[in-house]
This record gives sequence, structure tokens and C-alpha cells, in this order.
Amino acid sequence: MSQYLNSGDLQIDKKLFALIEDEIAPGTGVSSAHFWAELSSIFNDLAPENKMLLAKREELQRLIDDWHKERAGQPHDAQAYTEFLTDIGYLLPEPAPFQVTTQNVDTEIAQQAGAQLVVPVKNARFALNAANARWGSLYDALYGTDAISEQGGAERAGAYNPVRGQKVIDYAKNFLNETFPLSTQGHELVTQYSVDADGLVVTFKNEEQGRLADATQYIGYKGKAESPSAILLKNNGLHVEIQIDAHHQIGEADPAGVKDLLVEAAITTIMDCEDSIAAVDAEDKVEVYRNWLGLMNGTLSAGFVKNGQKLTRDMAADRLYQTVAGEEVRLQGRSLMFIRNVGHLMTNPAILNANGDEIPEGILDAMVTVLAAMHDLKKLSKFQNSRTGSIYIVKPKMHGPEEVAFAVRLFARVEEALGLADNTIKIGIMDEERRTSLNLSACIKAASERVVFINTGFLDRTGDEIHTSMFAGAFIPKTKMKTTTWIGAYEDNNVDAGLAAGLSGKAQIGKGMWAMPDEMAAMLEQKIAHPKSGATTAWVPSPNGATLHATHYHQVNVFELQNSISQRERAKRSDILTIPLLEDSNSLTAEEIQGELDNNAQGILGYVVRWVNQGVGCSKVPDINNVGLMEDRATLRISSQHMCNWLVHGLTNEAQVLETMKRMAAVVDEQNAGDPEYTPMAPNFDSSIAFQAALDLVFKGVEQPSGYTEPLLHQARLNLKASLAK
Ligand SMILES: CC(=O)SCCNC(=O)CCNC(=O)[C@H](O)C(C)(C)COP(=O)(O)OP(=O)(O)OC[C@H]1O[C@@H](n2cnc3c(N)ncnc32)[C@H](O)[C@@H]1OP(=O)(O)O
Ligand SMILES: O=CC(=O)O
Ligand SMILES: [Mg+2]
Repeated sequence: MSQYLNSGDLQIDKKLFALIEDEIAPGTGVSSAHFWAELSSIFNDLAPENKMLLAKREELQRLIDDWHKERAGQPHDAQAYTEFLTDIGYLLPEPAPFQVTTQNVDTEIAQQAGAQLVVPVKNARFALNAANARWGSLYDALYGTDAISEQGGAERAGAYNPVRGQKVIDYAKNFLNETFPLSTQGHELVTQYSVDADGLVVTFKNEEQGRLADATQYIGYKGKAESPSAILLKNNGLHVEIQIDAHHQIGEADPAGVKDLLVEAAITTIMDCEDSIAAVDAEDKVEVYRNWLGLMNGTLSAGFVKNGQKLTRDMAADRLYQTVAGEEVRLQGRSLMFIRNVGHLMTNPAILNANGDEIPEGILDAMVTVLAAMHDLKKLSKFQNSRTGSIYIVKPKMHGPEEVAFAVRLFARVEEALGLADNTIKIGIMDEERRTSLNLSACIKAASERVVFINTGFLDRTGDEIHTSMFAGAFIPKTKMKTTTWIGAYEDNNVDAGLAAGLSGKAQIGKGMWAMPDEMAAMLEQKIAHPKSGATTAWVPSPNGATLHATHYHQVNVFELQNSISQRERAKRSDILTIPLLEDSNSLTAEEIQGELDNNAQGILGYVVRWVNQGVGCSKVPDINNVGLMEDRATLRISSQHMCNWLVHGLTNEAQVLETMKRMAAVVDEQNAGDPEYTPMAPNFDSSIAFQAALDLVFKGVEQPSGYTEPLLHQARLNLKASLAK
């Protein structure tokens, strides 16, 4: 429970107050008294508009629900639907052609195409790992995941398996041959890498010498020119370091002493304050903000025990190389960091206004995360995040250009309050709500001086697809959603709108999350579709994912590709507007319906129980086929809205949902049996706050704002915390 201090007309939780006073404000040139006074003024000015924007969402949803209810049982009239959406201001006119003018953008965003990692910033150990995931061992990522098959004696478990090791090396040498071809023979035939005044020299087994087919790919080296310990190469704007050590366990078996390939992996990382964390009160927010501060002032450190060993993790230093002429080559050691603030919806009890009302959490996030990032801007850290003096905020879940304009106004107010130059704060726009996808160009225009990314958050977007058209009919099964017309058009439209607005070379065009953290072979096969679609970045759930996905950007030169994609006909709004309904709601068998319910229930419960009871905001939860899925609030939004939709349209009923939830709760309990911190939901379902929250998410799904899960999750976690405090 919060204990509050009064500052002006605000009541501020003591811990949050102390964090600003003692840790974040010092060094920024902003006094804590000034900070609170400005925060209060921004709340007073902007909170009413924030409220009004949320009310507009509800009003539009009510009109859409009514429209569908009035036409229940009739065939969908796409033209009338479009006219209706235009009349109510849901569909807006396309703006006249324009170009964004964002300035001072770091090269990782503007000029490099590569993987984007997302990480719950509440977890310092993970957050540090993510910051350091700029560079990843390709050998480890291949050896440690299913990217390399276990066939032919190449099992992963146990001590080092040389059969598997050889497969890794073969894969890596093939990667080198494709990415950095040599003039005559292959990398697998190299016995010595060295450098001279003209760059890389290789000696082959037959003692012939060779060079890179494209000499400009060579950048520098480490160690001695005649026997370097590292060779730095570059392709499509991404670096790869060949690491050489003939005395290393792996290097000694390699003809050229190569022990690893270190690849530039997570070019950018999103430190997430939103859907992958559980932060419901001041105590949680303080943890989140303190970690972000530590990343911005370079002091974040985490101690933990792994495999019986005590480890400490800190931020990685820059990487240093030299040229033959003796000049230093310095590369960033860490991923360029964005911070994802929460959206416009939630409030948080960390601060109350004069009436005792909670203040909008998005406003709080903007002020505190920017103040913390000033440690980077003012070079108070031994590391630098932005070298161009920018602060990168990802703003999620905005509905349409008015809400983008509101975020832009908020950022301008924060800059003014904290004495920052105009447009220091950049914005990443999540294209993850239907009203934003349909009016994307207008959304980009509303942030044309600040926008540094548009990203298809297809998970939230799918949740919004269901909620918006809840009363249009029964939706197709969740797994079929990825192949529907609307989603293809939505993905294409994002690239088209971004290119038309001149984002190429200025801002990222991003694609969504690979949500199967253990399925790296499948990711290697499928996720190349993202750079091939013209996206300069795409989300991965883990550092290994980043390392492996990085290889795709060596295969595709996205910036070149964008030139041709920009010539194609733009994706059609009418396609985005198609609603993925079952043609015949009686077409599914009872088994198919039960299978879908089981799968959704397992995902909901597996995620919610850890969120509510343990405060874990992102979990890996097995689906009914036992594939571990990354679950966060967006995936929960889909599962809960989907079950709710089938309930609304009579494909299931309350009794079946309840029976399914109870049965799957026992399955989830069993899956978590090895966790000493875990509290089972079965058989005392009535007293399990987590189980009741899971039911509410489905049974009260229609009335949840935009189908979001956070209001119910937050309340359940607060109730749980209160019950523990008694
Ligand atoms: C719709 C959306 O908004 S998507 C965006 C939100 N999603 C995310 O941010 C995904 C974040 N990812 C994760 O939290 C995890 O990868 C999970 C929960 C999906 C899977 O976790 P698990 O496979 O169980 O990982 P596990 O807990 O075993 O950790 C394995 C290692 O990977 C690291 N790791 C896993 N994910 C990440 C990550 N995103 N960033 C950095 N390190 C990570 C951990 O630090 C750990 O290494 P360590 O022991 O050296 O510290
Ligand atoms: O935030 C990402 C999403 O897919 O939702
Ligand atoms: Mg999202």
C-alpha cells in the first residue's frame, strides 16, 4: 500500500518521490521540486483530454456494436459499412502526400536494418542481457537451439557434442561463404586469416592465397596483423567478427583456429514498461524506472546464480578494432535502446491528484523515463545510448491520429518542462489498433517531426480486430488468423504508408514478434519474410532469436528492396476492412470447438496465474500441442476476446467455458509443479484470485475497453498484493 507525500496538489508515493529526489533528478539539472510542479501542470492540462480520447474510443465502439447488432443475420454490406465508418469519423480522409522530417536519428534506426529485441525492463538480468545482445555468438545460438537438428548423433543435451559442433561449424562457414565470399575458394578451406595494407588475406589448405571477393567488406582486426585474434567484416550495414584462437576448445579443431562468429544482432532493443511486465503500483513502477535509469547512466548491474555459479552482469563496453593504418575502429557494444511507455488507457495509484484520483500512467511514464534518459543525453554515463541526442519512446495502443497528436503534445510538454530542445523525444508508433492501421498515413503525419518507427504489432492488432467486430459474427479459429485478407493488407499497408511518407533512411518500418521462443529452426525458415517485405526491423523474443534473425538481413538488402516496393500499388483499405468471420458458424465440429477453447484457456490461465500471483508479465506457456508460446498481455487479449466472441455467438456457453477453464487450470498447475513459488488454482477455484481473473477476462470481455486485459489484471494483482499484506 502506498504512503503518500504532498507536493503541490499531488499526492506522491514516498518511494517514487525518493527515487526522483535521490536517484533520477541528480545530475540532470532538473530539481525534484521543479519536476513535480511541472508534472502537476501537465496532468492538469492534459488529463482531461486523455479522458476525452478514451471516451471517444468507447463511443465509436458502441456505435459499431449497434451497427452490427442491428444487422444480425444479414449478409455483410461492405459499402454500407465503409460509409458508416466514415460518417462516424472512424475512417478519416487520406492526407495529401507528405514526407516526415525527423532529425538527429541514430544510424541503428535510420541506416541499419536488423533485429529488434524486446525485453521486460522490470527484470534487470534480462534487460542487461538485452542491452548486450547487440553482439551474439552465432555458434552458441546454433548449438543451443533447434536451429541445428539433432539428427545423426547431434544431440544438444549433456557435455559438448563434437558431432553437433561440426554441424554448427559447417553452418557458420556456409554463412561466411554466402555473406563474405572469398575470391577463389571457400572459408572452410582457409588455414590462416591475416591482414595487410590491402585488407584481408587468406591462405588456403593448398597454400594458395586469396582475398575477399568484395574487398570493401573488410573493416578491421584485433591482435597482430599476421595472426589476428579477430577480423571485422561488414555486409548490408551489419558487422560480423571472425574470432580466432587456436588454443580454444573449438578453435583448436578448426584449420584456421576460428572459435566463433560474433554477429551484430539486436541493433535496437525495446525496454518494455508495457505489455511484458506487471507494474500495478508505485512499488512496481519504482523498480521499472530504476532499471531504466541504470541503463541510461550505465550503472545497472544484476547478480544471480546460474548453474550453481554466482554471476554478475553489467553493461558491455564498446568494441575496439584497428585498421592496418593503426586507426581505431570503435563500435557500439550495446543495442540502441528505446523505452516503451504505457499507452493512454491506464492510471496508476503511484500518484493521486487533489481529488484523490489516480493520474494517467502514460503521462507519468513520459516524464520519468525522459528524466532518466537525460543521464544519457548529458553524458553522465560511461556509455552512450544515443549519439545524436535523442530519446526514443515507443508509444503503444494508440487509436488513430488524434491520439498520436496527443502523444506528440505530451512529449512537447515534457521537453518544455525538462528544458530539452524541441523534438528531442522521438516516437515509435505501434500500428496495433484497427483505427490506426486504417488511418496510418494520418497517424504518421501527426508525428512527422518525431516519428522513428512504425511497427505492426499484429498481436494487439488481432485482439482489436476481434473486439471491434465482436457483434459482427463468430470469428475463425485463432490459428487461422495469420492467413486472412485483412492481416496481409494491414502488413503491406504499413510498409506502403511508411515508404510513402519517406521513412526509408529516416525511421524503421518494423514487423512483429516471433512468439515461439524455442522454435528457432522455424524462425530461420520463416522470419526472412520480414526483411523481404521491406521491413528494416522485426521483433524477436530473446538474444538467440536476435542472433539468428540477424542472418536474414545479410541475405536481403532491405534498403535496396524498399526502392522497388515503393513503386507497387498500395494495399487497399477495403481489404484491411474485411472481417475474418466464419462463413458458417455451424461449420466447426464439437471437437474443433473444444480444441480451440482448450487451447485458449490454457494460454490464458498459464499466463494469468504467473501475472497475478508472481508479477511476471511475460511467460512461456505451452499450447495444447506443447509448443512453448510467448504470452504477454497482447496474446492474452486475443485468447480472451476470442473465447468471449464464441460465447457471444453461441459456439459455446458459460458452462462449457467454466468446465474448460477448470480442467485446463489443473493442467497449468501440473505444468508449474516444479516451481516452489507457484500457488495452484485447482481445486479451490473460488478462492484463486488468478483463476477468477481469467474467468472475468472471458465473461466480462465485451465490456473491457477495446478488449484490453490490463484493467482486470491490475485489479487482480492489487487484490493479491493486498491479501498478502494482511
Ligand atoms: C506483443 C508484444 O508486445 S511482444 C513484446 C513483449 N515480449 C517480450 O518482451 C518477450 C520477452 N521475452 C521473454 O520474456 C522470454 O524470452 C520468454 C518468457 C518469452 C521465454 O523465456 P524462457 O525461454 O523461459 O527464457 P528463460 O527464462 O529460460 O531465460 C533464458 C535466457 O534468455 C535470456 N532472455 C530471454 N528472453 C530475453 C530477452 N527478451 N532479452 C534478454 N534476455 C532474454 C535470459 O536472460 C536468460 O539468460 P540468463 O540466464 O543468462 O539471464
Ligand atoms: O506489441 C506488439 C503486438 O503485437 O501487440
Ligand atoms: Mg502490442
